[in-house]
Amino acid sequence: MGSTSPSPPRKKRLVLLGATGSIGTNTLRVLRAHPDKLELVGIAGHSNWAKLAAIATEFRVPHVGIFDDASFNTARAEISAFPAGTALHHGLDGLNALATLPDADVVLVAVVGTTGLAPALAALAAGKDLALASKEILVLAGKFVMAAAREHGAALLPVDSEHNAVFQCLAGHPGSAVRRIVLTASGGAFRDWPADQLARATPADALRHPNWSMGPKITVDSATLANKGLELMEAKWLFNLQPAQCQAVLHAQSIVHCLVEFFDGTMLAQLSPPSMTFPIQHALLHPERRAGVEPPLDLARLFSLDFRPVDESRFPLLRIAREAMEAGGVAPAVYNAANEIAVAAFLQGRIPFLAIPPVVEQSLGLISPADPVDLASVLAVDADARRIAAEQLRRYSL
Ligand SMILES: NC(=O)C1=CN([C@@H]2O[C@H](COP(=O)(O)OP(=O)(O)OC[C@H]3O[C@@H](n4cnc5c(N)ncnc54)[C@H](OP(=O)(O)O)[C@@H]3O)[C@@H](O)[C@H]2O)C=CC1
Ligand SMILES: CC(=O)[C@@H](O)[C@H](O)COP(=O)(O)O
Ligand SMILES: [Mn+2]
Repeated sequence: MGSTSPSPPRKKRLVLLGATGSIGTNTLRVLRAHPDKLELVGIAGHSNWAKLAAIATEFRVPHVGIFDDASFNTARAEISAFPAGTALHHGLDGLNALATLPDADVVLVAVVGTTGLAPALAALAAGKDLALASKEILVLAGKFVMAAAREHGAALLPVDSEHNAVFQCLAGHPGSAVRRIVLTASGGAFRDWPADQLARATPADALRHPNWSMGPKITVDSATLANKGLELMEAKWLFNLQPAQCQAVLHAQSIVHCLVEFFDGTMLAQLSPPSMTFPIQHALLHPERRAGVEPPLDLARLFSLDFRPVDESRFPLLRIAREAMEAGGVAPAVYNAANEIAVAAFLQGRIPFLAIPPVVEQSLGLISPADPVDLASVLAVDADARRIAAEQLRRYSL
């Protein structure tokens, strides 16, 4: 009898939505380090077709999605920039098609905002594992995303650094053992600014994050601490916690990403340098551990870890987020939508930095936080909240 050599272990086949962004770029670094473990079978972005073409060429990606109409048409005209035989997908249908590719095992959603919701749900319904960076999706529709993951037996792998950290600390512990989780907040660009200068803070100021290099929307959210508010809501869904069990602490170094406190008073923390390659690799190779893309913390070098309570008078969007979580129902969806509108207006120079929290708070006051009966009702609230928040902008316009 002839001997048969064992077939090599199959690679995980990945679809990456948001491939051209900050998370996308860090994911590509992880892929370059582990070509024997990970294979890219689909990528998508909004409009940067030339960057998608470069990624498709480097990683020999057969499926490419482009959301924007004009960019899709340009890409079609410039198809020679893509590898021969590339299938181009278009719009939201295109993202959904990528998320359900028969060839894919895991879909990483890293599209800014909530556009990734439908593809995320489609991926889960098709039984794909979902690696989730886009926290806004859980804030908008956590109830429905978690139900879809349960129903289809799909794994939900947190990519957001703090949530990936909690995921790691919880391993081997029943949920009933957890008293609370504490997410760390860097304090963002204005952590050390005198409060009386915040009224003059510009978009360029807000985009100077002390520790992380990220897309513009999340970087402004870090400066207002809306990012931490969204992350508390994200954690509630991912780890099935009560709002009061989800807390935040200021930690300037962004080296400790979470603390998980158990009922016996023990806390576990997760530490790694402030780079997204660590959580992305953890989520994509899970449960395997391998050498990472970047060196770990060097304990031979002097560094300190500081923790202090968040001053909510300085960062009102954290208080408003806690109140929205307590109110429940669609209040978190309103928080998210109004924040997105306010941040976009701030980045366009239309409102001052200090107008972001009142726009969100006033929008919350104008929509009743009823429990959503279905996904359609959540999406309707999302649209209403965007319209109402846009009306609030007028009070603050520059
Ligand atoms: N950056 C980080 O370190 C972290 C980010 N996150 C979350 O990950 C998500 C992405 O953030 P980040 O990478 O910083 O954002 P970026 O702004 O850097 O990138 C956004 C990505 O989304 C794509 N995109 C935007 N709109 C669409 C659309 N309608 N259809 C398809 N693709 C679209 C962009 O494409 P194009 O380039 O063509 O415009 C780009 O690839 C956010 O939800 C953020 O909260 C969470 C934790 C950390
Ligand atoms: C890298 C990451 O996960 C971001 O969400 C990060 O948390 C932003 O930093 P801060 O919100 O702590 O400023
Ligand atoms: Mn985070």
